[in-house]
Amino acid sequence: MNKDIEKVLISEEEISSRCRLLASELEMNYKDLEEPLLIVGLLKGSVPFMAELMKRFTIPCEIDFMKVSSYVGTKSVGDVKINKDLDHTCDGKCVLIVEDIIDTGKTIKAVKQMFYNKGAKDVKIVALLDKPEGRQVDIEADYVGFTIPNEFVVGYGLDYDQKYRNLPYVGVLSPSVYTK
Ligand SMILES: O=P(O)(O)OC[C@H]1O[C@H](OP(=O)(O)OP(=O)(O)O)[C@H](O)[C@@H]1O
Ligand code: HPA
Ligand SMILES: [Mg+2]
Repeated sequence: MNKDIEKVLISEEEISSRCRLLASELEMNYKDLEEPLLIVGLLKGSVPFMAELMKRFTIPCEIDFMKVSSYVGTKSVGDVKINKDLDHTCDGKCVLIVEDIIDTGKTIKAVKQMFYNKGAKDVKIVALLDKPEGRQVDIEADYVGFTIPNEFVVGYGLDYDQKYRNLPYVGVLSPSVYTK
């Protein structure tokens, strides 16, 4: 195990089997769509989760990515800034936002509203992790992989200062790493 990880919270195997279940639940709920579903991953954290989910979909879909930022170190700075916008229009489309974690909720709340402002017909959220004790604004995901305690986690896409995204599991970062 990586020396900066205090404990593994969710193993690679647990993530993989939960993703299969989530994908089949999503497929059921979207099976009657008349147009392709637009699946949008929020960069960078959602990449492994997005890849794991989308390979299980058999329904017609398109993918796109958006990059927004609101974090410096382990702290949410509140303002949500778009660093890379969608390549395609989402006007009149059903959108599924793929997110790695919902913590304060500020990022996803702002992004969901951005999609409605751009004319999306329906916007749903799937998050690998939900940290309800971190919540500062009123927003919930429509689909959640795992509910986790109020600890700073890394791995499976999630970073601390851009590191640890490559870990195949979700783990709790030793506080000694960020209190140095
Ligand atoms: O619910 P919140 O408190 O807003 O936090 C969740 C958001 O913060 C992280 O993004 P970050 O800005 O670190 O970008 P990243 O995906 O590139 O790491 C994470 O990936 C979520 O998008
Ligand atoms: O616990 C977290 N880990 C990594 N990135 C995050 N962004 C919000 N919460 C977290
Ligand atoms: Mg981050």
